[in-house]
Amino acid sequence: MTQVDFEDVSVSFGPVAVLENLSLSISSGGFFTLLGPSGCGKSTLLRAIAGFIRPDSGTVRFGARDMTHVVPHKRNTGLVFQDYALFPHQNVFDNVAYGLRARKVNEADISAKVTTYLGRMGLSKFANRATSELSGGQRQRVALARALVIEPDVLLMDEPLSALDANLRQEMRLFLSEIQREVGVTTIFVTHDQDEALSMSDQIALMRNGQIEQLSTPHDLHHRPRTSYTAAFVGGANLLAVDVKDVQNETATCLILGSEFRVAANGCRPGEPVKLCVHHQEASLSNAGSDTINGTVTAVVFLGGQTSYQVALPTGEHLKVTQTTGFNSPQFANGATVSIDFSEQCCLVRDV
Ligand SMILES: Nc1ncnc2c1ncn2[C@@H]1O[C@H](COP(=O)(O)OP(=O)(O)OP(=O)(O)O)[C@@H](O)[C@H]1O
Repeated sequence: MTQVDFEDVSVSFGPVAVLENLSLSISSGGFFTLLGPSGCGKSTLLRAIAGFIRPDSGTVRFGARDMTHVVPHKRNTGLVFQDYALFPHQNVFDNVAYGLRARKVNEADISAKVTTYLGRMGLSKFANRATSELSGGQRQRVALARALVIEPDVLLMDEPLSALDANLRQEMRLFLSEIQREVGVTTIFVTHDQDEALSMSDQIALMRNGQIEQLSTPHDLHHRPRTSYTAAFVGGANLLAVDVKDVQNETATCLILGSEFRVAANGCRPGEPVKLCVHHQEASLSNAGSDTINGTVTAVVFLGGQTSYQVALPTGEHLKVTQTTGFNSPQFANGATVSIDFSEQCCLVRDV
């Protein structure tokens, strides 16, 4: 198992700096995700780990080894891409055997190892089939078997599930997590899909313009985003203007439209530019009353077990609220005036 470290790594393409003095430590044996919007530098970071991109400055280490100037095929990384990158006319066995043959492993060992990995991936019966005759999910499992059979120090995956349809994507998330845990290889996974990142990772680095905005467990990234950028990207939280009166023991007392609420201070202090982060389940609606914050329902989407509302606040802000729908639970119609309450689970975030 191998730890991967970046120390002050900078990468630019011509005049455009994509990564600037980026430092990052990826612990060994875990499932680590680089998450962020298109163009933020995720693939560039992954390609610098694989060795396809040479940093302008800084150091890339695998454990104690300095890999900065090591060519890609000497890094012992396994690679899985969105487009599978398989050889279409070769059969599944030969595709998986590719890396072992390149390493001049003897055929008896190749046969044993490939057979083991095809079994693990549920692909044994496809060994002799051309990869062009497989479904997308099967192809991606071949690509994974090919990456893992060489027993890589680091497994690198760039958007490996994006070409698959929604159901298969869900299935493959579980499959990938299970295999990763079983094999225990340090895994670095690139995605722009927050659900994918939250459901599979031990650690997530959310990126923004070539920098790491927040590195956290999935739980903390969702529940304790440090900035408004993170809160909006992960979970699409509501971000409301708020006046912070006081912070005591990490609980903030704040005012919204004259009503007082207690929420998690999340490291924020009075006087800082902050927003109130309200996930869709962290506000609740009830019949309008006096002495509360009232708003007007502007959209209702019934989703079966849940109903999603959009509510216009007197400040002009819009709030998205998801309520669990039971048989007898109240439903609010479009145009209704409703009272809004905020849970103590809500937290402040720095507005940057
Ligand atoms: N070979 C290249 N030459 C010039 N610019 C590049 C090159 N590769 C990437 N870039 C630029 O670097 C920036 C980061 O690209 P990168 O592919 O790392 O982003 P990403 O976060 O992986 O995005 P996506 O999710 O769209 O793949 C982008 O602005 C991109 O246009």
